[in-house]
Amino acid sequence: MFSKDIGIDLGTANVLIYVKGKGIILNEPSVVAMDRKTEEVLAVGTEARKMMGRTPKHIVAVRPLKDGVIHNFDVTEAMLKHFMHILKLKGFMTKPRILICCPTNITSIEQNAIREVAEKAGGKKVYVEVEPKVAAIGAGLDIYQPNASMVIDIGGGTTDVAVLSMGDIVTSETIKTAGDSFDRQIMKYVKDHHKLLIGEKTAEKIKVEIGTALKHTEAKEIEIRGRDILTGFPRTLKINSMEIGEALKESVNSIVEAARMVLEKTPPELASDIIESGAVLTGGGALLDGLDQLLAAQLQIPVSIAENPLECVALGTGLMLEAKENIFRKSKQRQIADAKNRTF
Ligand SMILES: Nc1ncnc2c1ncn2[C@@H]1O[C@H](COP(=O)(O)OP(=O)(O)OP(=O)(O)O)[C@@H](O)[C@H]1O
Repeated sequence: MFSKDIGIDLGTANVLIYVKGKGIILNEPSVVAMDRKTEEVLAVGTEARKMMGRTPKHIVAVRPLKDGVIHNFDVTEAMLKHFMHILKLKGFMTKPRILICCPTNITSIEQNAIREVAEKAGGKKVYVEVEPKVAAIGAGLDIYQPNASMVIDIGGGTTDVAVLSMGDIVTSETIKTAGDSFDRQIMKYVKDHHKLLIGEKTAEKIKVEIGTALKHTEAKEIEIRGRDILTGFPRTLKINSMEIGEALKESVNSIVEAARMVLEKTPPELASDIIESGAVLTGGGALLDGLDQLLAAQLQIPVSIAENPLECVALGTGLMLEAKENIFRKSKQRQIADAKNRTF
């Protein structure tokens, strides 16, 4: 048993853990199933996600993070402890140092909650870094050059748009419109237009299989099942991608507007870099069909999708941990520098 540095992408939808020297060794949904009365944790991750929308009254399957921040501290702690326990069983570590990520616009209280939960889950020393910066590194962008890099990280709960230069964020915007909003919009559309109630998992399946950001697209079709609002009976329905494009229009526009706002705030020299280098999409939402094309057309810049959009943040923590001057040493130097500044 030995101590290791680990990177955690504590996402609204998924938790990924990177162990220095080993790579991503855990990738599980951020879901916990609990007994309502005793609050006993019954299942975590994939097992708990299977139960979502299917539990008897005394069991509840919940997602402890909402919009990129901790919604239920105790359940988040239980979930992270469980994942860390799995790693321990594999004999990787005693108390690890942890690099954990958060959205850019959260309050210091919310950031402290993330730090505290990582400490309680077993972290020896915890360092918090902002998600779009880590995602950009994970997407392979060299953010340390004096040139602009632009990243649009579309997760489950939040979309973080940032322009980076010389290793830091220059301008950014975070909105609570991302993968979960897409799912909610689909549920609403099916309810309003087809009088059919569907669950979150069905909405997500529709999004992944036939969802699109484009208005004019090849019409794909999917058969879905739900409960008829009027009769109360189960019903089957065929729905096509044009309808889903319509359902997602509002959410997609919010992402375009957030990106436009960031470009508008970006200093002219850096904005001119972006005309050439473009923006990179990371996070699971980047996989929505046509979103890259739509953003490129609306923003008039090249837009590409990172190679492993769902893994960029975890890979970014890995690259920061593996770097010779890794984040913990750097933070120690920063602490010393800060202390010196305070002394003089
Ligand atoms: N092929 C796909 N098409 C569209 N959306 C997808 C696809 N695959 C995954 N997603 C969506 O990506 C989202 C999860 O992405 P990701 O794991 O990057 O989020 P997260 O890091 O957990 O969230 P956050 O950063 O907001 O806390 C989910 O909403 C999921 O439905």
